[in-house]
Amino acid sequence: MGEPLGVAVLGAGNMGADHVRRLDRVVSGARVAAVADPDIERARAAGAGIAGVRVHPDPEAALDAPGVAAVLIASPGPAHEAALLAAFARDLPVLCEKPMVPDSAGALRIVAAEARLGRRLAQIGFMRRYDAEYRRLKALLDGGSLGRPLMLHCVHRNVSSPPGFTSAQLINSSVSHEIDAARWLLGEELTAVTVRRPVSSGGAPEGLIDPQFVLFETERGALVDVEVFVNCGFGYQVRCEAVCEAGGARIGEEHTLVVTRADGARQEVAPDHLVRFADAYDREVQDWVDAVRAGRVTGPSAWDGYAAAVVAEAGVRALEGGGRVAVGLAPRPDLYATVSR
Ligand SMILES: NC(=O)c1ccc[n+]([C@@H]2O[C@H](COP(=O)([O-])OP(=O)(O)OC[C@H]3O[C@@H](n4cnc5c(N)ncnc54)[C@H](O)[C@@H]3O)[C@@H](O)[C@H]2O)c1
Ligand SMILES: O[C@H]1[C@H](O)[C@@H](O)[C@H](O)[C@@H](O)[C@H]1O
Repeated sequence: MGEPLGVAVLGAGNMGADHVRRLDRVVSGARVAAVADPDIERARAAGAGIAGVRVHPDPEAALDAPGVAAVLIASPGPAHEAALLAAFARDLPVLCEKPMVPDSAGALRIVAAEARLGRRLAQIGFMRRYDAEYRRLKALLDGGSLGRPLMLHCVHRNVSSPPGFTSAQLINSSVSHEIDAARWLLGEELTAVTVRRPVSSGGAPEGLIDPQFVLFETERGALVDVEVFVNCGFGYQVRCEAVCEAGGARIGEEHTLVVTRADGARQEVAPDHLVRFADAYDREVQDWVDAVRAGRVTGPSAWDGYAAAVVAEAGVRALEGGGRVAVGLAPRPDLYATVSR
């Protein structure tokens, strides 16, 4: 079996603490070697009870801790570029939470840095690719029995947005998942974006444009629409319906316990991403650990992270300007497939 993979986790907030727990208790073949967070109490709380773990306020110190052989980045998006470059400089494989780097110029610098290395080190945390329902839908579409996909209708609802969440983040944080899922499901790039705003919900914080309706066009002329509503107040819902030439397929109906009593039936709704995508995160991190231990890096690539950043940026321009905005990607280095599978 060999030594477990020693992982440094950067960022010990909501996602980072959950990944520390997952690496420590769920995933096989890995151990948490270091946790970094400028809020050192969070790092300590996440690492509590883990034998041999080092905690640091400084991410680079965590990368240099004894036994660190790989990095999981779960700090806020603006900190990702520096963390990825620090990992590349140490030749460490990385699993980086989405968005890879929020701005497209920074994302392109990551693609260029990895291309200079000549081999992949980064996997990007688009975990929907590891969700059982999304994988079934992808296999069905790839199998061809439904014919060519013509449209994807997507829904992305959160109970409430975190403090300070902006109208742009509905696109570059929330819809970044649909951007990646659509590219992956359809196997092609998104070429243009239009954003419409229905009347904002009274349940959204003052000034936040929520919900939004986002429409993407693809290279082959398919359309992808997304209702994103991050203060819906009632549950975490992610749905996708593919409409194809010879049929359709839908995922994301609630598959939870249904309790029936004399006064009716009650179906549970997931409260957040950690519940809805728990299995997907487990599979994502296990696949990453297995691949890295076998000397490979697989899954969503830095190019996928870059493409998502460019499309999201076009989406934010479309939100602000009101029109249709074309997506312009830089030339793709040979290291990357168009859309990694
Ligand atoms: N895949 C998903 O579904 C999913 C879900 C939620 C969040 N995320 C992503 O995970 C990342 C973290 O989100 P979160 O919800 O855990 O945020 P959070 O605010 O709960 O936690 C972020 C933590 O990072 C720390 N931090 C700040 N700067 C840092 C740095 N330079 N180095 C290390 N740590 C630093 C903060 O102190 C905080 O504890 C973001 O990129 C976010 O988009 C992904
Ligand atoms: O950062 C989070 C996360 O990516 C969730 O999966 C998504 O549902 C939220 O909208 C987003 O803000």
